[in-house]
Amino acid sequence: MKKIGFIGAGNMGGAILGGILNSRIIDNDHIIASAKSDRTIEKIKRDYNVNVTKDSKEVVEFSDIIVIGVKPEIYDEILEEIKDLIYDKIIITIAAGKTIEAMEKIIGDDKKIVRTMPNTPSLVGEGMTSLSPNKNISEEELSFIKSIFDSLGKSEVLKEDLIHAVIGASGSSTAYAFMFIEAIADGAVRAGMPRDKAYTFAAQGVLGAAKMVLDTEKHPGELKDMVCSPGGTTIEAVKVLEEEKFRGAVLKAIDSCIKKSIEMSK
Ligand SMILES: NC(=O)C1=CN([C@@H]2O[C@H](COP(=O)(O)OP(=O)(O)OC[C@H]3O[C@@H](n4cnc5c(N)ncnc54)[C@H](O)[C@@H]3O)[C@@H](O)[C@H]2O)C=CC1
Ligand SMILES: O=C(O)[C@@H]1CCC=N1
Repeated sequence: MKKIGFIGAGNMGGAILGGILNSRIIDNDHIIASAKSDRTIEKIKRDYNVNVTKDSKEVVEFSDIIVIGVKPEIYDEILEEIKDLIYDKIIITIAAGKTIEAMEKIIGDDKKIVRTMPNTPSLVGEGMTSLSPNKNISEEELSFIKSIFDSLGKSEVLKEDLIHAVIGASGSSTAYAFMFIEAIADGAVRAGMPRDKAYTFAAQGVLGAAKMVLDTEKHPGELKDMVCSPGGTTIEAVKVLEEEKFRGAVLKAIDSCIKKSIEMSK
């Protein structure tokens, strides 16, 4: 069994780590995670019961595959620290704005890198991840890395320059989906539904809609039309959303998200 290490296991690294444990593709003994503070180390140990260390170098020495799960601002510092220990181990990057080219400049263009853009639903087996390998990753290595991310949901191998669109479509979009669910639930609470039930109804409604798109492969517009009875309730809500430029607002938001991703990559 391959060993996997996490340098930083916060919101996203932790979701991948937790997803791997839930799917049982790699067991606790074969996983190590690092953090900076004792408090985070204790939290990782408590939540995941994996090996822990405060030393990034120990993560690299222990592992065949290393996920760098820190914020983009400290990526370069971590890469400098570990570059002499990487040899032919596989580096998985999950950061916005950190290109393969920029990483190769620090660790060397002979190293194996897979740039990914995951999302937090990886924790519950419904993640969506893009994978872009550098030239040193073999077909076999890529298919192994893909099998890890497939066990956390779905994954697709894509050209690296599509990563900005991926951030807009799935990396960041969970945040907008959570806002949507929260707003629907607020509406139900206004109509008298208890808060906990409102989240269940709103979230299951959105989950069901997403599953309809994926399973039926029907156009989302057609699925929307199937809900709108003539002269009924839904079309009234649709009218208000169109008046309030709901779809335009979402498009504008995703444009900003993508713009920021491009800026961060310069
Ligand atoms: N949060 C999300 O939904 C997504 C995040 N990402 C990417 O994931 C990366 C991490 O983001 P988050 O998980 O949201 O941040 P986070 O702040 O939740 O996690 C970062 C973790 O790194 C740890 N850390 C900081 N310095 C360290 C060091 N020197 N050694 C070891 N650990 C250290 C922190 O204690 C923290 O636990 C970013 O590069 C981000 O672009 C990518 C896709 C989605
Ligand atoms: O907000 C961010 O920058 C990260 C990247 C994708 C999701 N979270």
